[in-house]
Amino acid sequence: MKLQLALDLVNIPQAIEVVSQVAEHVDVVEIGTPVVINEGLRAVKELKEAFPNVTVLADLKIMDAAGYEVSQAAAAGADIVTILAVAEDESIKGAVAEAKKQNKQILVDMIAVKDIKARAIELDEFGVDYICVHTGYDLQAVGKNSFEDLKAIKSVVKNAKTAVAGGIKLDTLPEVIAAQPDLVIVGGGITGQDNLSETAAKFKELIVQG
Ligand SMILES: O=C([C@H](O)CO)[C@H](O)[C@H](O)COP(=O)(O)O
Repeated sequence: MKLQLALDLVNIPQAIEVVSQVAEHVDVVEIGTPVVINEGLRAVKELKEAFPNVTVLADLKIMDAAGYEVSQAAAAGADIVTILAVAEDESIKGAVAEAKKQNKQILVDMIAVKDIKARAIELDEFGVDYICVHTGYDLQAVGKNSFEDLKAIKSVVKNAKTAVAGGIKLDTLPEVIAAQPDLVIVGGGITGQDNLSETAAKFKELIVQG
């Protein structure tokens, strides 16, 4: 089980500063969608240049022109690129094909999918690397989480790795760990705390204990 730190509400210098504090405790650093919207793929490029050994996920949440967008993220240095599960099957297949060509990985974000199990079964056949259940900010705000959805995909996914994101905090981490995802994605649960390094270390310790 790995830990991904999501950076959503920062600019590039702030992202680099946060990573310098927590890099030793996290396995993947995500350049979040708001950062990509504000700063462009330059954020991925500059983070990768600052930390060449860090695995970087570009949270593009691709919906169309998938092969092209994956190729651009790869050129900027991304190791993993996200696409939305609600995108067309052709887009998902295009993203997977381009990622394979570039020796990169695809994480599919299940945000807003209604029939989680049925879509996860289809995505698993397309050769995606990760299937991620995700409660976005707007549903977190009305008290939702993805813990039941995680159990649902774990019961049907045979090939892809599983991931979970959305409002995970230290107090809810044990429930997440119990479902044994391959990747736990945490943003505000780390970046919203006073001591980033100490908090990231606690997340990592619990995750390693499994
Ligand atoms: O993907 C995300 C969200 O849609 C905003 O871009 C976040 O990175 C994801 O939800 C993890 O962040 P937290 O919910 O703050 O843990």
